[in-house]
Amino acid sequence: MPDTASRARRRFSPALRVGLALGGVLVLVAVLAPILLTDSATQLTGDRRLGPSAAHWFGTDDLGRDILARALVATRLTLIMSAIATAISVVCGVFVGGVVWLIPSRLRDIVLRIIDACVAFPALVLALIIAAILGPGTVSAIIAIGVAGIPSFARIAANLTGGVVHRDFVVTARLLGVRGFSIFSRHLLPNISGPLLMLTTSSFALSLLEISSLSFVGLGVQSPDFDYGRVLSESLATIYVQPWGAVAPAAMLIVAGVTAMLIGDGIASTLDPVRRARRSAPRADGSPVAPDADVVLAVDRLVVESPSGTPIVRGVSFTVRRGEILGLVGESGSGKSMTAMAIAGLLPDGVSATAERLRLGDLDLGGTVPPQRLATELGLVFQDPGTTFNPSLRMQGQLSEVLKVHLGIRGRAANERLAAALREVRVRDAETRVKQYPHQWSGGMLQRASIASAMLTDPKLIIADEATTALDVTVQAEVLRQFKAINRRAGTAMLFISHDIGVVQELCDRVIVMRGGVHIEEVLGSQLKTGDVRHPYTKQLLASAPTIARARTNDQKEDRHA
Ligand SMILES: Nc1ncnc2c1ncn2[C@@H]1O[C@H](COP(=O)(O)OP(=O)(O)OP(=O)(O)O)[C@@H](O)[C@H]1O
Repeated sequence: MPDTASRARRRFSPALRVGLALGGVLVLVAVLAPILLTDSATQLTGDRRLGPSAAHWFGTDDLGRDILARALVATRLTLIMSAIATAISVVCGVFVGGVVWLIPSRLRDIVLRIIDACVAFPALVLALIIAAILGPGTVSAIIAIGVAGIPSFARIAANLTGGVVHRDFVVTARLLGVRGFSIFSRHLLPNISGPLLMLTTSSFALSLLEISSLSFVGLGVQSPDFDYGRVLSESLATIYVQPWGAVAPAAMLIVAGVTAMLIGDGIASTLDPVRRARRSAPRADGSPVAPDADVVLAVDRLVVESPSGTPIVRGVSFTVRRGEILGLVGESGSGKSMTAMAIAGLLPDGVSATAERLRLGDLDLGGTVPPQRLATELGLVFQDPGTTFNPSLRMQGQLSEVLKVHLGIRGRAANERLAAALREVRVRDAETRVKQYPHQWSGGMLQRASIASAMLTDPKLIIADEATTALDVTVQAEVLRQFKAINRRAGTAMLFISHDIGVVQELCDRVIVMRGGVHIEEVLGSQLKTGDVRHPYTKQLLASAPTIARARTNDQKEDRHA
């Protein structure tokens, strides 16, 4: 069994271990130096401008004070000032950069342009101006450096947030009715925390330098207090006759900066959940049956337009009945996903939809839709199970979110219901597995968990958008079986979107073929299997998709030739 030390060695990179060791030493110096060395650092003596010796390793300054003792004692104030300034930049910057994604897109563009303009202004110059306005002093130096760092942090946080805000798990959370600051704190912030943490420590290193610079030019810490910058500036007057006087504060500055960078790099790689070790997961299978009933989804003349007014979906109409699986098939870009997103009310910014009728049961999806009803009556399963879940949250928390938010079911009751739903899609050891993170589940398990999650509220309709595309063939077959099993057992209506006509013909009762945003042909799944289709495009799609039956026929032909 590996011992604790070797486990820690594997978890922490060498850079992080060195950084933490140096950081520990710096903290120790910050705590002990003011207690032990204040006298030799501050008391005026007659031993002025002494060179390096055993008693004074870096000599003494103009007033007979030990230079090394001053540099060491200055560590506490320098670190405290840098930490507070960094906290101001990070908290305010991340808040602005994250919240900007929660406001309407037009306002967001304006705010982002303002941030860009601020970033273009050099931070140190901005800090000098603020410090000059506030007057020299410790507090004004902290405020100046903290405020000057906000724009660049806001920009970085906005960019990082922009990278995850459209990910499937955020879209799912929105669909589940999670709104406003909860989306930011629960779904966005944890997924940008790795890079942010690393940037926080680089920002700490930068604050350290900038605060020292302000003190160096006389706008920061004032006598009798002293930080690295002030000790450095005191050595300036005698730099030609006593160059070693600058070495101690400069070395402390460099060590503190490098320590911050090493810790930042190490923490970012250690905390990134996606980089953690992956484990494989067990598999399962299910079985099919057949259904029938009333219209659950009615779509009449749905038109979806891009922000420039170009039609993406051009008057598509269809219905899905209770217990029915309707397939939407077509080549990439034919408008399948946009049709689904229009139904779910999740169209991208600027893309608009109109329809003569868009109803989910008695719910008018074209009007004002109560988020709770949409969240509980419509389930969504996306293409890539790896992006459907928030990588920084355990499966249990995110899977049971809809139970908590919309059905008020929490704690043990929620966990039991979740475990039952997972067992239904054949996730083994569900109670133990839900305590794991998404990266510890296989792609097939994650997709079955998506299905279980979509089924938790007993929805009227499930939309599966390319739900098996990212899976390998064996897992794909399992997931298709789960869809069919749920459809048979619960009678849930399904809209199954795929570009793979082979998959669609295996699963769907009825299939609509789309091309260029237009509804081209509607056929039964059984007709697709026998090749009984009329439209040349559907024939083309069929010809380009090798089915299992066709593959067998070809094999037999080849055998006969041989
Ligand atoms: N945000 C957007 N703004 C404008 N046009 C878009 C946007 N998103 C997609 N489109 C366009 O809409 C068209 C249909 O896209 P859609 O995603 O619905 O296709 P699809 O049939 O689902 O294909 P795929 O299987 O590749 O996703 C494409 O031509 C695409 O370029």
